[in-house]
Amino acid sequence: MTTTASVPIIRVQNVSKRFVIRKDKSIKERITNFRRGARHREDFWALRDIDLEIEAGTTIGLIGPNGSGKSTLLKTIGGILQPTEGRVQRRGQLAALLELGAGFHPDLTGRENVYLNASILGLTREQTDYHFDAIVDFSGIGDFIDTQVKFYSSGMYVRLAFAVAIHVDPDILLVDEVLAVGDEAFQKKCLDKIRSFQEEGRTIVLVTHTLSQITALCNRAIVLAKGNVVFDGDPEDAVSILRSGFAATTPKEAAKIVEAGERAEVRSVRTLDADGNPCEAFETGDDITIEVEVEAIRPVASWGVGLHVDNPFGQLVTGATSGSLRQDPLGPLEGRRRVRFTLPQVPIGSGEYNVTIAVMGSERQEIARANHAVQFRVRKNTRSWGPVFTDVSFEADPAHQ
Ligand SMILES: Nc1ncnc2c1ncn2[C@@H]1O[C@H](COP(=O)(O)OP(=O)(O)OP(=O)(O)O)[C@@H](O)[C@H]1O
Repeated sequence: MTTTASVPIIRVQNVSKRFVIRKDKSIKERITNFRRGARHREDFWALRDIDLEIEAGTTIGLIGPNGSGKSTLLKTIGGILQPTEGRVQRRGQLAALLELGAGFHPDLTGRENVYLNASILGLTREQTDYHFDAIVDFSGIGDFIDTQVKFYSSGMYVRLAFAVAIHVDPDILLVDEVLAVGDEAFQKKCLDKIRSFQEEGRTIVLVTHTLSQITALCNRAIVLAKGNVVFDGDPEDAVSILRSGFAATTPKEAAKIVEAGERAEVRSVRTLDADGNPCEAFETGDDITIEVEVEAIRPVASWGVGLHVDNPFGQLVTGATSGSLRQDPLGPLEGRRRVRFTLPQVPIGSGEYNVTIAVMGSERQEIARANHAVQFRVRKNTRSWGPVFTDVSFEADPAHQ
């Protein structure tokens, strides 16, 4: 006998999704086979043979590089896209928060859109009346509720859409990346709401590039690569696969990274002057030491550390890894270790520079990262300007007598 609890709330069976892409032909192609029209037809499989069962009460994260099929899978689960092959079964009331303003009509006001959106999501007019003030209150939109939504900022859009979605009392909430929009206070409010949804046993499917949300919120995560599921399981493991620099494109490669099970954290990053004292402002040509403290969270058989120094435009100025600087590997990482990169007489021009640190495990997968962990400044010099310091000299021929 099957109990209701063991029946998945979402079942995705052998789902594949094909998009047909039409591309303009080149002039040459048009001349050589002009009868066949001006456009190519190309098939593109965004999802291939996906099989998933999601139990009620799960918060599941879909992650993967750009174009891996996350949004397509989410839309297929939500019934917004029909699979080319296979089928999707769902139970219960659904609310979907997809890309910005999907479901909102730009020429209608916020108020009109709330009613329209709520009715699409299955609420009657009376039910919407009942929730209306709470929706507006949650969104923080205030008087803008009677403004056409085409004049809203992207943050305002998302706030209102999120407010509607959570008030329709869904059993399943699909969320696509929108949590990244909106200010910090609103993001916190959304995350609190998601947590209370979890406590109420609702099911949430989340697409995000913010990996910290995956480990903080999800109890299961799926890694997609090129339309395939390469991993399905523990969120921490899923995140470590992505941190490996998107190297895993097959389940086998993903499993290798998970099996290694290595985890670390960057505890501190400091910039030091030539005397080893903490320092954040340097002169061109100074020695700059970057000191990093790393801690193993799970045993790391062999590790390495990499450094990136970016200018304010996010361009790499210089980078290095322990692996290319040392003959002998750093060996196992246990507990805390401190390492230092010293950049002698750095010939960079004035400006603010950001330091990013990455820690690699024994499969060269990334096991920790601290983006822009520390910033240092190089003061103006009197000899040259621009990103590279040059010790310019100058001379003039004697004046003609
Ligand atoms: N309507 C469409 N027509 C043609 N191709 C599409 C369509 N929608 C998506 N694709 C393609 O399918 C692939 C998967 O897209 P999808 O949006 O699901 O990826 P994603 O993992 O969500 O990416 P991102 O992280 O960039 O949002 C991409 O290559 C995309 O260009």
